[in-house]
Amino acid sequence: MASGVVILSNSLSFYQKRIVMSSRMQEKNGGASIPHVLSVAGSDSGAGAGIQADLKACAARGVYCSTVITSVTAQNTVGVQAVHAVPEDFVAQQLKSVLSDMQVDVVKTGMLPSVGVVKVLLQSLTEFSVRALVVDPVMVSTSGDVLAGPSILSTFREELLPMANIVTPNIKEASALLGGIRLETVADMRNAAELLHALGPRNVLVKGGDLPDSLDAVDIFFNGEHFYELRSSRIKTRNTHGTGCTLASCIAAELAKGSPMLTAVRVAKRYVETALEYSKDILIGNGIQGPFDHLLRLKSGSHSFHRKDAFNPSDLFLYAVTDSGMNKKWGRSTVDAVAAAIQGGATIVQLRDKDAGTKDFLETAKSCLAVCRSHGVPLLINDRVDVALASDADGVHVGQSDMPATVARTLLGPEKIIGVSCKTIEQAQQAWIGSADYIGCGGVYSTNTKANNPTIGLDGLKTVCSASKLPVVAIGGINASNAGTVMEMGVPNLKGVAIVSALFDRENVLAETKKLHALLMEASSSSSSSSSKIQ
Ligand SMILES: Nc1ncnc2c1ncn2[C@@H]1O[C@H](COP(=O)(O)OP(=O)(O)OP(=O)(O)O)[C@@H](O)[C@H]1O
Ligand SMILES: Cc1ncc(CO)c(N)n1
Ligand SMILES: [Mg+2]
Repeated sequence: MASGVVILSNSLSFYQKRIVMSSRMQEKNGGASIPHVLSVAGSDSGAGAGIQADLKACAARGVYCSTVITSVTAQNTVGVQAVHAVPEDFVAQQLKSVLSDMQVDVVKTGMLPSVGVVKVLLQSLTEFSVRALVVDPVMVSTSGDVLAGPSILSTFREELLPMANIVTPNIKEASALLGGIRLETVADMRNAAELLHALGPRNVLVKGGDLPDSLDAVDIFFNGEHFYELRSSRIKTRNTHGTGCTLASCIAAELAKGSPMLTAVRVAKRYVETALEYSKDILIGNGIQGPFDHLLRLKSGSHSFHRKDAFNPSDLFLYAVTDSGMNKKWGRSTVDAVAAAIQGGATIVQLRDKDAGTKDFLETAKSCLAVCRSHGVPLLINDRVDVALASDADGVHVGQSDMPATVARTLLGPEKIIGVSCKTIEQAQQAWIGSADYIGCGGVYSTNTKANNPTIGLDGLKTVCSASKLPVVAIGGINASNAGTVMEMGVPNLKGVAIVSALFDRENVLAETKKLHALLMEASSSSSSSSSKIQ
């Protein structure tokens, strides 16, 4: 037994009991089983490749991933500084712990640093059946560091590859597995795929990420009958560390979901291409080859970690709702109108355009977002959750017949702002349950921006505000002559007014916004000094 390794329970009967128990539990719980990949690989402390890449790739593809760590590497974007192999009996222990308890669909292997580890894995695969084995024959990192030495080659060739449903070598690995043959062209890759197939794996993918002088990223897939030349554009980026691990994990994930092999490979390649394109400019580490972003979230410049604070209810104070028809009528673009409203004191902007095509709406949203971001003013999109997502706006405002807030929340995530139009206490309650951030309540006065929209009046507004658990913005026919009255009521939870025509159906948006801002400041200061009604 290696020092420092403590096996807590090694009795077979313990595991057998657990297997019986867990299958009974699954039956009893009636839970649906979910696609599950087990990654048997090395840890990369820089988290671009290895186990860390596998976990992220599976998470991104919506598949559960358990892990058996074969080796711990001290690694970064410069190279591999040190390798600490996990003792073989402890690798065996991890395999047993996972496979005896969980229903694994697909096993994916990465760094297998010794013959002993390969043997331990093969033994586990005879004891516990899985649906597929994906072998990424990791040998040398891009930095040139050896992750599994030549002593492993014969065991790979003779014992591991024959068990594999697919093997995914890069050019150097394919060459090493085939005794050092030259691999420089796509024709060489085809030849290698055929030779590797003869060793026993059901399918072979020779990856051409490192093919010299290749404009495309070309991979060769061979299933024993047909060759497929899979091409994607070659993304110009330094952030390709871990593409191989990611590709293999994604293939495993798609297989676990039930895809046929060629579909799984195609989806995986497209996923890697998309992630590289998305991450091409991110900067992590100072070395030659950086990691990329599997979850497509970290792009600098536009994401939530650069956004100002989370939703602040006081942002509802002067809420400008654009109307493309009105801005057109006065001969200005929506972006210019938004810029003027912000300059005049608007504290939040909602982009509302019932007529624009999706492409134009998205372009407008992006331009307005740039203006809003530069002033720290949140931008919401009316109705269109897809446009909010695509433009990375700060949130959406939905009506009662639009997408329910809970569904929008699932799509947009926990940080985006969601507002819901409500006329009644029940609707306000529902918005709160649906995890909205605020409600828009109205129409307070009659308006011609919304046909067939019954008004609820100041009394209706008061009723909803008093019962609401969310901050409220009043909407509907509010202008310079009545905004003061609305705010001076000092009803609980009322944080501001939303205005359409009185800002945008005017010649001078800047002057109108300034006027309303001043008026609201005065009304809210008099209501807070004259009563203790504000919470
Ligand atoms: N710059 C790129 N643009 C698009 N696709 C790429 C690029 N580089 C690699 N790929 C693709 O990524 C996948 C992995 O290929 P690659 O040859 O880089 O594997 P690898 O060398 O094993 O990766 P690793 O860096 O993890 O060792 C392949 O589908 C390949 O075509
Ligand atoms: C741990 C580990 N596995 C695989 C690779 C290959 O990318 C790497 N660099 N590190
Ligand atoms: Mg590579």
